[in-house]
Amino acid sequence: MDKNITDKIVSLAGLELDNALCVEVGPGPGLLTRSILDSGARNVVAVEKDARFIPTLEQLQEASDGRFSVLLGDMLTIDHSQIIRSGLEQKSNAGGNIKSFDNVHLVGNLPFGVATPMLIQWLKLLSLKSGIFGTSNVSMSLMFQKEVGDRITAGASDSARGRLSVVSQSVCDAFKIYNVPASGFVPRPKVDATVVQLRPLEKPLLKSSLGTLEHVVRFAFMKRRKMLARIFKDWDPQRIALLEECEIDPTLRPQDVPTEKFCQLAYIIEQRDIKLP
Ligand SMILES: C[S@@+](CC[C@H](N)C(=O)[O-])C[C@H]1O[C@@H](n2cnc3c(N)ncnc32)[C@H](O)[C@@H]1O
Repeated sequence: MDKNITDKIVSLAGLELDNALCVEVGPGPGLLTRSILDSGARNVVAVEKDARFIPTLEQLQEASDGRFSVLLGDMLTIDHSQIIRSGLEQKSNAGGNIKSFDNVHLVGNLPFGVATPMLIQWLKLLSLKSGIFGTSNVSMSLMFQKEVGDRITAGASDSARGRLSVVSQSVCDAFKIYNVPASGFVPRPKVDATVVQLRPLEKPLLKSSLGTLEHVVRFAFMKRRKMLARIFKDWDPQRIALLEECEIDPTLRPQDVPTEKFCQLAYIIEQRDIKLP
């Protein structure tokens, strides 16, 4: 990517830099990292899985005035306390005046195949306020394949609405901040990309575990063109009562159901330990 593009991404991400930790996931050769550092961020920690990029990133670390450190690791399995510790031990934090971070910004341009499972894991951690998501103010600015970005941000009745929309919006406000055409990358990929920002809802809609909500939406969206009445009848005609209980119109199709209603349904299903097919 061109530095103009990575600068734009960082500026549109609106990172609040006071008492903040920026976590970059998958920095690769460090282009986006440079833009984050140029924006004035004082505590940047990157997690990179591929050891081949580490020497370049270490050079960046040396030139960063103690504002940047890189960890070799897989973001799916790394212990988040290691990331927070690296941020707190940063030289820019000399004197230890920052004991914990008020703002955590997660920024990443991951390979498209990895980005979605990673997002699901982060949403789970966020719902539990665990790891780097234990901080009061968190934002995630993440690059996705455009179609995936459309799904994450789609509201009820939007044609792109799906499982990822409901699961993301049960805990976050999700919106696109920047579209990057395929021509913005070298080598040029086959698809366009979009940067989505997710910020935790002040009052999450999620009432069950995120895992239960995931099961419920997977079940509902398996027959996305059918009415809910049909989907539930095929499962067990008695289960249609669940829709009435949640005041969900049974003539709706899954994509028309607001996130809040799916959350209510998941809550009842979890509370009563109802097994979905
Ligand atoms: C598309 S490249 C990113 C390029 C870079 N952000 C830039 O602006 O030039 C994706 C990077 O994510 C890294 N990556 C993939 N899976 C990862 C994971 N699970 N944890 C950490 N890094 C990962 C890859 O090694 C690769 O360097």
